[in-house]
Amino acid sequence: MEALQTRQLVIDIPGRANGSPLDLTVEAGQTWGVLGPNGAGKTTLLHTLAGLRPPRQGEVRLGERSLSALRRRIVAQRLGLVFQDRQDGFPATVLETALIGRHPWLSPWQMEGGDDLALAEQALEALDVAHLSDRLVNTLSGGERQRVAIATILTQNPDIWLLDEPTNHLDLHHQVAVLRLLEDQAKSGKVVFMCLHDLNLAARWCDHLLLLFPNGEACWGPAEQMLMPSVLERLYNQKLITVEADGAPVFVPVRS
Ligand SMILES: Nc1ncnc2c1ncn2[C@@H]1O[C@H](COP(=O)(O)OP(=O)(O)OP(=O)(O)O)[C@@H](O)[C@H]1O
Repeated sequence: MEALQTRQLVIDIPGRANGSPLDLTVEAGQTWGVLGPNGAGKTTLLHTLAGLRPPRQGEVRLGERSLSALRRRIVAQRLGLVFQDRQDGFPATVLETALIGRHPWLSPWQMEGGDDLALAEQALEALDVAHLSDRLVNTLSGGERQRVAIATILTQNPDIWLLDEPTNHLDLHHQVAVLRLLEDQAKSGKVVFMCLHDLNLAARWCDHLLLLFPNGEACWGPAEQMLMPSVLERLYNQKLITVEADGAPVFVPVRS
């Protein structure tokens, strides 16, 4: 099933040429990683896919429909976004924050019910932040906040997960725990589409990759076809050594 599609999509980065229009077909059950250097447009792409920024050209489609033709509430039910940076200025607790994930599913003045509460509590448990339920989010550490943000999307339970650097701020154990959770989501038929700075995590956990170059050029496809050392060196402007460990390629930057 084609869950997410882009047709001749050009993201709108001021002053940049159109580059390669994106014709992506992302199917249910797939895990995509978006790789590229700083400023390549990864965040802009995720925001465009979420309908938060208009594209310069082309369209995003959710299933059979154009994203721009769908009501915001329907989009919010089908698609969840974990932002790279969050302003948690609003004094909400961890549990209240997770419950925001239920809002797309409630009518305007409807309060969350027992089922919503149970979903939020399960999500906080899954992200190992249940013990922080009553804490204000603006008192949490960076990694704890990141896990609460992911728990909020788990509570939302969309078909399409868009994540901007989901492993940011996370220690090694929690990086793997989050990637396993995303793997389980994909196995259950969801789409996982995430920007990653860690090439090795992408090589290990993604089945498809999109490489975004700073000039707007792009290529995409099955991960094993995209993980070509010469292309990755050009992408990051960095010489790499490739080794294999635990069944996956590992890319190490050359020191000198
Ligand atoms: N409102 C804006 N006005 C001008 N330029 C912008 C605007 N928003 C983004 N840009 C530029 O668009 C480019 C892409 O930004 P974006 O945040 O999408 O990159 P990124 O690949 O996510 O980078 P990073 O790896 O650093 O997070 C950057 O050069 C950024 O400076």
